[in-house]
Amino acid sequence: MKKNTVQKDLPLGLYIHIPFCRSKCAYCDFYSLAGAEERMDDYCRALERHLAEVAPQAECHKADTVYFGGGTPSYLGAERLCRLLGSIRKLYKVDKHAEITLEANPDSATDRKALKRLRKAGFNRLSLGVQSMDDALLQTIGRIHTRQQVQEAVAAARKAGFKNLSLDLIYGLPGQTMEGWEKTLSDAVGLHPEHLSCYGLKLEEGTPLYRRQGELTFPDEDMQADMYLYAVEFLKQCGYEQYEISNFAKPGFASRHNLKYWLMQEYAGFGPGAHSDFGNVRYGYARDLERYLKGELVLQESETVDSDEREREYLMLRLRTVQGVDPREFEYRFRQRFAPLAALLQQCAREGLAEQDGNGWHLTAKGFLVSNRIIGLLQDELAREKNRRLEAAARGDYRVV
Ligand SMILES: C[S@@+](CC[C@H](N)C(=O)[O-])C[C@H]1O[C@@H](n2cnc3c(N)ncnc32)[C@H](O)[C@@H]1O
Ligand SMILES: C[S@@+](CC[C@H](N)C(=O)[O-])C[C@H]1O[C@@H](n2cnc3c(N)ncnc32)[C@H](O)[C@@H]1O
Ligand code: SF4
Repeated sequence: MKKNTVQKDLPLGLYIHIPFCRSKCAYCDFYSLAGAEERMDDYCRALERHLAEVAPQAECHKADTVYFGGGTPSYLGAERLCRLLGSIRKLYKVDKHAEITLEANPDSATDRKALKRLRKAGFNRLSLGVQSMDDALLQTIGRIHTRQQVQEAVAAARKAGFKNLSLDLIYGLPGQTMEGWEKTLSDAVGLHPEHLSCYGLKLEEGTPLYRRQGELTFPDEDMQADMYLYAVEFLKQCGYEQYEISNFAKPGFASRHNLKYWLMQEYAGFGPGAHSDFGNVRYGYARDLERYLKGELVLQESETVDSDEREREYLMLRLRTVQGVDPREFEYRFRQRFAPLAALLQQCAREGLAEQDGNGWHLTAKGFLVSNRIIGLLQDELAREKNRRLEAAARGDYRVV
């Protein structure tokens, strides 16, 4: 019998963007609209159409992660969310052990019955945007929930059966002190989440916080670095493994969906503002809800990714993870010498910024603080190495190639 050569059940991540929020936070530049609740039903219909349109391209794939992000997915309500997940299951092969994440704001995740329904429908990971456990600070950054609502949401999620809970925190907030950050971290750990993300505040152009930065005092760069290093050490002592610059998890709870982004695995995004890396094409949809509702899938960007770009990205993404870069994998994947990069990494190691172990090279916590600079240097070296190879080939000297 002839062997079937078509590869089947390639893993795929599905990302569903929900562009609604009850109100916009002062620091946030993610695509979402406040006060557009009346568009929610139309939006779910548009999403279902879009999901159906892409499904035939995913025939050879099995979705092993599904991620509802936003915006505020929980704001959509359990009924719409369960229906959407049901449609996804009908249209895509969703693995029975798939990680299915729902992002939620504490103020729209305290209803135990609704959470139970979501859990029953198959959502098995809840990612709560907490940001801070200090009520005054929450108010300054425009959050509409309190510390108490965070505690209620966590208790409700546990009662509803969620065994994989993640909390997002931000450090470097206006007026935040080191003690304040330490307190937020210990309060967050006291809620026993399986996963924590700690992001340094990014002042995004166009946000209210960006406009008001002159009136506010922010922790300076040194204090932000100390806050980060404190989190890395404290969370380690509390039994969390760091697996990426900003992400920490109890053993076995690293987010499989987010790992896909860093390990350059395939994912397909749905909704305005959603990004995809699927079928060797990277694309993103325009941040325009109204056109999306009309069924217009406007591409904001689309590029076929060539091998040079993949190589640059591989370095950038892998060095964000604690696993780091495996020289053998790099050389096998890109047919490219790793030695010139290793020389640079050795220099970083002498400054305590990188380390080598049995798996290869990774950055240290101190290195993560300046990761953009290190990655930039490595990418420049990669370009120089490419030029050396081209020049050698032009000379007919194939020993270097
Ligand atoms: C797009 S939000 C969605 C989560 C949910 N809507 C919430 O806010 O609770 C995902 C996370 O990104 C982080 N984030 C958003 N804007 C940020 C910024 N300007 N700087 C640092 N982190 C940011 C927050 O921690 C937030 O929880
Ligand atoms: C900042 S991360 C927070 C992840 C969270 N800490 C966790 O571990 O689950 C999530 C946000 O990134 C954005 N995001 C993730 N994947 C995306 C994709 N494929 N396209 C567009 N935005 C995406 C969404 O705004 C989403 O709310
Ligand atoms: S942080 Fe979350 S709730 Fe706040 S505006 Fe951004 S997406 Fe909406």
